[in-house]
Amino acid sequence: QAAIPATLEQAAREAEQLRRQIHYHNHRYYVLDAPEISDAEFDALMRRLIAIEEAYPSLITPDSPTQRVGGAPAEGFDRTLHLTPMLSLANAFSAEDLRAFDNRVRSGLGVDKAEYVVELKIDGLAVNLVYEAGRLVRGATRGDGQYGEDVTANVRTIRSVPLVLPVNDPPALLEVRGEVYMPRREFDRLNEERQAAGEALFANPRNAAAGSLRQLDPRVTAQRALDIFVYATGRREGLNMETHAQTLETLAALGFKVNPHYRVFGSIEEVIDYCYSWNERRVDLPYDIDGLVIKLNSLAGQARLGATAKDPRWAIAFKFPAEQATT
Ligand SMILES: NC(=O)c1cc2c(N)ncc(C(N)=O)c2s1
Repeated sequence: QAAIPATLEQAAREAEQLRRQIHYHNHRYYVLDAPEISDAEFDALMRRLIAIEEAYPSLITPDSPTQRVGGAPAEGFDRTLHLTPMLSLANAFSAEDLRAFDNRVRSGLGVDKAEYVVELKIDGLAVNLVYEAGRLVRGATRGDGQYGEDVTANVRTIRSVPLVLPVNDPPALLEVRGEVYMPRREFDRLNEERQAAGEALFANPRNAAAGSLRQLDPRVTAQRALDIFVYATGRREGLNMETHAQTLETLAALGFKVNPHYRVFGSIEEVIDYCYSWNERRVDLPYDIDGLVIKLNSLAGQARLGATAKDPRWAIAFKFPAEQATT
């Protein structure tokens, strides 16, 4: 165990180097599921940074990886204004509904063919993340779409949420939307724990994720293995995409966790087949989905169609038939 640096400058330099390494390896492990170093080596980096921060507390920053364990409990949640509103989605329940959506989109654009991106609809709760110069500065729940609850301290404990984007030239400002969810295995483990402690059980992973994220004590949130899939941008500076598929690729390249099951299709019939295929396939997923989200791929087309008071005209959610009530 090397000696702690003798001066603040040396300590600051080593802390910065360690943070960069830890953010990189955190991304490899929690976002890509492809670690390059062993857990022991990762823990050694973290222990060294903790030792330096203990010796030089002035070096501790909110986005230091050591802060993943959560800080002091909050009295309540501040209200925060999203940089751009978070819209909701209209629902489709059948192939006919999807064909009607496609007809509205193509007539609205005056085209006879439209390309769609289809993504899994993660059954968790939506969050809004704001990054300034590649650093996470805010995490909020959706709230009413305009204002949400500031849950930044809790979001920082989610290992797959980058505290600092692991890229050299991050955008100056980036607002990102995603779904925080609890993997089913963690849900089962948590409910076993609560059962043993005589506490009320969570009804489903979605409620467990919501309860874990809207915790006043971030140290409790840190003990829940929450995860995230990121799926859209809001306000963004310094990024130019033409399609939603490019947006997803850009978000992955910036260090975010993007669900791998998205597909681009050139016809609504292929969209319909893909949606129905997932009603059976979803049991094999380690997390819950309650449908799929279909979006017009062209961002220019999205802008031309715009949104109603609450829903985009260029997207729709396909919902699986509700679970047949188990008799
Ligand atoms: N309410 C919404 O706008 C959305 C909700 C969700 C969700 N729960 N999961 C995935 C996506 C996605 N991939 O776009 C969306 S979009």
